[in-house]
Amino acid sequence: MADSRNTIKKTSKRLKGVRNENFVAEFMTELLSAAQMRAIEQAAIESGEVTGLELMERAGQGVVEAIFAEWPELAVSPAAGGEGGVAPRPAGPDSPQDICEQKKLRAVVLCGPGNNGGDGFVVARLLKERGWEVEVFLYGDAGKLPPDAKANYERWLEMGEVTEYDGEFWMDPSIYREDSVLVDALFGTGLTRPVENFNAFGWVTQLTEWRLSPENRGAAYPAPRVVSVDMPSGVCADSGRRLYSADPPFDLEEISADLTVTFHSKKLGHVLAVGPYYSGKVVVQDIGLCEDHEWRKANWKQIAKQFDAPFVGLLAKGYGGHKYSHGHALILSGRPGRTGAARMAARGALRIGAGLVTLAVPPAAQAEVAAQVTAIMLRRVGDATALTKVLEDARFNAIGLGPALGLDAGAAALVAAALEAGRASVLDADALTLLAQDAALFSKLHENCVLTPHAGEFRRLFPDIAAKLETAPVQGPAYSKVDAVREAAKRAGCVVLFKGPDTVIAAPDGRCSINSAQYERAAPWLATAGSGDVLTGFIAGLLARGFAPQSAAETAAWLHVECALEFGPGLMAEDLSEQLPKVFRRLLSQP
Ligand SMILES: NC(=O)C1=CN([C@@H]2O[C@H](COP(=O)(O)OP(=O)(O)OC[C@H]3O[C@@H](n4cnc5c(N)ncnc54)[C@H](OP(=O)(O)O)[C@@H]3O)[C@@H](O)[C@H]2O)[C@@H](O)CC1
Ligand SMILES: [K+]
Repeated sequence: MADSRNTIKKTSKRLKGVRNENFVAEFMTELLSAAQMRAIEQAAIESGEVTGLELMERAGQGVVEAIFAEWPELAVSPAAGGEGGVAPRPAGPDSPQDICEQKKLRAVVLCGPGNNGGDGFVVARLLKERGWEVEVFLYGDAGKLPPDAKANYERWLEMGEVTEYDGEFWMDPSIYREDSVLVDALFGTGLTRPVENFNAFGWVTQLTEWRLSPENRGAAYPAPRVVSVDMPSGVCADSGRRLYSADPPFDLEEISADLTVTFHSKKLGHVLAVGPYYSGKVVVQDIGLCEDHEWRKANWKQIAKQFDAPFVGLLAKGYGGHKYSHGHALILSGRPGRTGAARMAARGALRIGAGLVTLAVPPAAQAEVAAQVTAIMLRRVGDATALTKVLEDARFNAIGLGPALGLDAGAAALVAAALEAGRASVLDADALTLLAQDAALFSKLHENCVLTPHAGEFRRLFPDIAAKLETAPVQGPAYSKVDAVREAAKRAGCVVLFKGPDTVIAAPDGRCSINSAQYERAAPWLATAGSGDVLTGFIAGLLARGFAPQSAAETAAWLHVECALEFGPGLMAEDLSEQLPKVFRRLLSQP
């Protein structure tokens, strides 16, 4: 399970003091696009503080250090006279070459035609200096390598050979020895089009077959270990989507790395779409790029963030407050037999700290709901007029509606009445379908709303945007979920939270964050009936507590995953809210 304590320490160090106007951006890490990364790199080079060649050297060093950190049994110090930057180990009886020979350490480095390939040549040299047996393949024309990559290609030629990458190297059985490492330095942030040549990835099929073969299944580690430099080749750094050839000659198997080593910051492609699947595990290495404050000031709304943890001070309730100082959420219930969703949402709103929560129930459902709730209050709300009347009480400062609300005209009128009241509102499920069906209703959305669609609801609400996201991309940077949600939020004029393992939350002004339930936060058991209703309640509760819409959505989505991780497999939606006390206790006891 994620160790929030570590996350908080790490990220608070990273972005300490950075606050957005909602006072909740403390614990976020940046996710850069390829263009943003290039801009940061360019600014550093132009300022004269570093050269491209130095950055490439640090990148290669970063990869080697990450390999050794991941698999300490592979770590060896540089040979005498070597120039590697990894701290030498204490001198022992064996030379690095002897150790490597005993261990049979071997790397196959696949270098591409750009600077990603340049990093690969650095990795090859540093490993060779440590006594590894290293074989290097170049995909592309050495004469066309960019200058820094060319320089490292030439340095490598002083110590080893480069074989033209013909895609056949994988037929050599020695690659599949234990303790061999395959370094994928084919393409990084510069991948702009699908890789058309089958040979570029044909080896992956072989690799996968080898790993799955009966004699290797039981191996302690499926050799060779695959390490991708910056991005798993073939995955778009901006979208996490595979760039597919329009007419692929074969069904290509996919590279899936065991370890991806990236530089300075994660890229969007590491957390979006299928990026996590291909990346394996992502390690970010610092390559000494300094902050360019002017650039950041001009671009902060364009930089998407990974939401790592909420600002704990915001979650704590201050002393001396009473229930009304923590807001009053109104959750709209469906008709008899369909009240469970709203009840779960209401419980979520109360657990997350709303001072009061009232369920607005159709009169016919009152007995059913009353029999099931205690701390939650009830109000009879038969129709839109009754809802408008209830909302004359300004103490109802947040509304949650949509789960099992129904799709009839009465439900549409309730949505209209809720929107006309102008309160902070979260709209989910049936409310989203109603919005998708009725442009006039959609136009009532206002800046205090949060929409929480899953993929199907997003498609109904924003069909043209969804189509762009669903069409197989043929060039990079591919249209991403971040692009899609930003566009949707702008159109709706409110915050949109698009659910998934890569939940993206965007505001109309472009601010965007990603709540990733992947890697060490993977919680597949969260995909269970009713979990969306609980999220609606969490958001409604935080809106009631006065969180701004974007902050409410980000914090709720993060806590939702924390609750799922806290409970573990076997989770039912009802269990989610019940984990909040434990999660809060853990967070609030942070030093
Ligand atoms: N930014 C930084 O701070 C640092 C960056 N560093 C490293 O640089 C990497 C970025 O380098 P990069 O820009 O040269 O791009 P890269 O990923 O090597 O690919 C471009 C080449 O591939 C080609 N090409 C593209 N698609 C293709 C296809 N489908 N099939 C065939 N060819 C294709 C493309 O050809 P072109 O489109 O120009 O014709 C071009 O030749 C980055 O990921 C990181 O590893 C570090 O060294 C240090 C700090
Ligand atoms: K790569």
